[in-house]
Amino acid sequence: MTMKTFDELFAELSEKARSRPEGSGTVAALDAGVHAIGKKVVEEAAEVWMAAEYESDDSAAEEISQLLYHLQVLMLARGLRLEDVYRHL
Ligand SMILES: N=c1c2ncn([C@@H]3O[C@H](COP(=O)(O)OP(=O)(O)OP(=O)(O)O)[C@@H](O)[C@H]3O)c2ncn1[C@@H]1O[C@H](COP(=O)(O)O)[C@@H](O)[C@H]1O
Repeated sequence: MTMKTFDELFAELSEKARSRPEGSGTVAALDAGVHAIGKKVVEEAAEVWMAAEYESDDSAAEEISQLLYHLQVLMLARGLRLEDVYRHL
């Protein structure tokens, strides 16, 4: 199974934002803008909550991965870098 880390995903999405490949959902989300991405973050956060409370470990983990993805897209839409967030951790 191929796996990627948070930082590796961010690097991949940054490259997609730069090169804008055809058919990229990330590029479409970035074009939709911060308002639309923000709504997606809230929706995914709710799904994380419900999965954590009522679903399997694997379902909860999957929903969490989707939330992390949408948070990264929001960071890119705002021009934030990983360090901008990490310095608050
Ligand atoms: N990790 C993700 C990822 N997680 C979640 N998502 C998106 O989030 C959606 C999940 O939302 P839901 O489960 O709520 O499903 P949904 O509501 O039916 O989805 P939509 O109707 O909103 O499309 C998926 O449809 C994807 O569009 C992701 N999209 C992309 N990635 C990774 O990002 C990279 C770049 O992807 P592209 O930009 O599409 O090339 C690739 O490595 C992908 O694996």
